[in-house]
Amino acid sequence: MGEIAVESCRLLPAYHPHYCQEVQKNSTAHPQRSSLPLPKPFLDYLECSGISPSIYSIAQTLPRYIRVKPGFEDKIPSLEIELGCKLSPLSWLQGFYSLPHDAHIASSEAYRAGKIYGIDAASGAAVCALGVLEGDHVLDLCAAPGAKLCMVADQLGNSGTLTGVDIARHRLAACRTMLLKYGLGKYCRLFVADGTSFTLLPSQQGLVSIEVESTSNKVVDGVLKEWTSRRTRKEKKRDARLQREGGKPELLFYGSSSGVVGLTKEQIFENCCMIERNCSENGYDKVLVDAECTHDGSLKHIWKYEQWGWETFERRVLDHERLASITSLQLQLLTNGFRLLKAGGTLVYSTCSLTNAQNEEVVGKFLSGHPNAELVEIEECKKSDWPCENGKLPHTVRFNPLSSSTSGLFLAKMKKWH
Ligand SMILES: C[S@@+](CC[C@H](N)C(=O)[O-])C[C@H]1O[C@@H](n2cnc3c(N)ncnc32)[C@H](O)[C@@H]1O
Repeated sequence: MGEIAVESCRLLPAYHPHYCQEVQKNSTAHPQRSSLPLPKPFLDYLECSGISPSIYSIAQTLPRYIRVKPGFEDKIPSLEIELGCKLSPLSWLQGFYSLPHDAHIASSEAYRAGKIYGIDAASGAAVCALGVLEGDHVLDLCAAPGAKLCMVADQLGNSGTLTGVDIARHRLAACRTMLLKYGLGKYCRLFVADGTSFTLLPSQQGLVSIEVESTSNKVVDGVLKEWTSRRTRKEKKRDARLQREGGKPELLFYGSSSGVVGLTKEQIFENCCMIERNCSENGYDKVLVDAECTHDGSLKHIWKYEQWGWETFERRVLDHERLASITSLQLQLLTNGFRLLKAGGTLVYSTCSLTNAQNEEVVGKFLSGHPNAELVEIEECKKSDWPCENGKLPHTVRFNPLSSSTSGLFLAKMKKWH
């Protein structure tokens, strides 16, 4: 019966409104699934997508991972004593350690002091794939809650710029909290904006610092000073006005070297607004599109529905309209991220879904319309022997929780040639 269901759903494009209905009609028994407390609509969805439900059997025992801020590796022995467990360094990912699944890092001194942070190893691999270099201008188009953004900021150190964008204000506020906690915000700016239409190029740091000097003796109305969480009423009013007028992105945070101090918000939008032909020259060196997805590869996320209730999952994730629109959103995010990339720049597309529809099919569709884009090898993957599997397109990879002991993740790395 299961086989029939898989065959029949192959006849329909993924996320076709009748896709899951078709499967439900054809499938009545799922013998290999019975031990897992997953609801039938989700099991049907997994079957349609070619994902084995067995990946969720390790959801509660999957190791935790932390990344140690460079220079604080000597804290590991005291952290082991504090947590009462062994931290095992990952041979394939520098600075990462695995911990037992039930370790509580939040109470540790190193965590409170911002020396370590929790981030899954597969997410760390996504950032590594981007290959951030000193001085790069990096865009993270779906940045919140910010684990990958923090790692990029750490890699940039005292150079380049980092622009984080997310459509969800409350999630981006959490990202700002993380940046501040870890002291990583100096070169970063965060915008609440729709990543499918975001148009701001990297800030021109050189130009901005000249401008700051030349205006330093004058009081210029509306010029951005050092960022503070306390804003005046006037500033709040101006922000609200800018938002209303043409739905401009909201600048939620900026660091002192992010290239915007000394400009007015109007200038940021005027000076940095994308002109199509400028992108190849003045676009970002690296773009990360860690797209919104169904999260089916994120075991911890899926397992939360045990507490939240599976009805919530069915409503939020398996809703026909949402499923139908998510691949279109992913394609739009990828297309806009690529548009903002400079010629010779690198883009990484990732999702924590393991379905073809949200990964290879989106990337394939994108490539067919962009002859100047090419999938390239993730060099680190081979060099450091990452525990991942090949994707269905050349050079794409997947972290399968069962074989990698990480959360599930798909990665595609591309170059923009002109
Ligand atoms: C997989 S999460 C990103 C995780 C993040 N990169 C990290 O490492 O913490 C996807 C994010 O995309 C955001 N998102 C959804 N639609 C968006 C859009 N149209 N533009 C920008 N962000 C969007 C969601 O709010 C969510 O925070």
